[in-house]
Amino acid sequence: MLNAMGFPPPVSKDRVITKYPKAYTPQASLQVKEDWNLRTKASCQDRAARNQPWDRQKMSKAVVVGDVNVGKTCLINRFCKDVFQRDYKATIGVDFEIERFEVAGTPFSLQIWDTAGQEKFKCIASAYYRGAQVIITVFDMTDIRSLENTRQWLSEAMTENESGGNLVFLVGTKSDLLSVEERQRTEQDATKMAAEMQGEFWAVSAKSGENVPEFFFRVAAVALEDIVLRDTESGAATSIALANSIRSDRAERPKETKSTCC
Ligand SMILES: Nc1nc2c(ncn2[C@@H]2O[C@H](COP(=O)(O)OP(=O)(O)OP(=O)(O)O)[C@@H](O)[C@H]2O)c(=O)[nH]1
Repeated sequence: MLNAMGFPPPVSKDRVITKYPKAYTPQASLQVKEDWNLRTKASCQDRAARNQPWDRQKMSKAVVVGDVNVGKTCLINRFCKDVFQRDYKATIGVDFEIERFEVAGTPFSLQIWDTAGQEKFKCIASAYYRGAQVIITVFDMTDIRSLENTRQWLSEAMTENESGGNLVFLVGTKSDLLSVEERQRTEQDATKMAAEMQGEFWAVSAKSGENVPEFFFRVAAVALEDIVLRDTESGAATSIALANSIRSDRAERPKETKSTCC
C-alpha cells in the first residue's frame, strides 16, 4: 500500500535487521559466518544513498511447502500477524503475505507463499512454485513421516525452478510438543535430511513463537545476499564503493565456493 505521496510506509521497527542473523545450527546451515559480506553492505549503502530500495525492483519469493497439517499456515501467521490458531483450517490452494524488512538502511521485501498440503489442492498450489528464490520445506517434528515426505515436496518445487538456483530451508514445527530426548533424536534426523537437500535446518514452534522471527530474519538476510551476489556477478554493480567492495571481498576470499555465502 502506498501513501498519498506514492511511497510505501516505513518499515516497522521490529523488521529492521542490523546484525547478520545466525543459523539455527552450524551442522545444517547454508553458510556459517558472523557478518554481512562486504558486497551486501556496500550494495545496501549504495541503494540507501540513491533512495532506491530493493523492493521496488526485486522482491524475494519464498514458497512454503509440506504435508497437510504440519503447521505451514501457523508458522507464517505467527510471524506476519503474531497469532496462533489452535483449530486446523485447511489452506485452499495458496495464500501469500508480503513482509518488508530494512537491511542496512534499505527496504527489502519478502513474499511468503503459503501452499496447501492437501492432495486435492496440489495442482493449484504447484502453479505458484515458479519463480521462487527460496523453498521452505516444512515438517511436523512429532511426525517422522512428514520429514521423509519433505524430499518429495522439495523435488516438486524444484522442478518448477532453475536447477540449483534455490535457497532451501527445512523447518521442523511444533517443537513445543517434544520432550528433550525426542527433540534431540528428531533434530539429528532433520540435520541429515538438510544435508541431503543442501539446505538449512530450523526447529520452531508457532505456538510458543520459539525461533520464528529468527528464522524469517535469516531467510530475508540469506535471500538478500543471494540477490546481491547474482546482481554483482551479472555486472549490475555500478558504484565505485560497490566495485571496491567486490575487489576486497574477493581478496578476502581467494577461493569462490558454490554456496550462497560470498
Ligand atoms: N502445538 C503446536 N501446534 C501447532 C503448531 N503449529 C501448528 N499447529 C497446529 O497444527 C494444526 C495444523 O496447522 P496449519 O498451520 O493449519 O497446517 P498447514 O500445514 O498449513 O495445513 P494445510 O493448510 O492443510 O496444508 C493446527 O491445529 C495448529 O494449531 C505448533 O508450533 N505447536
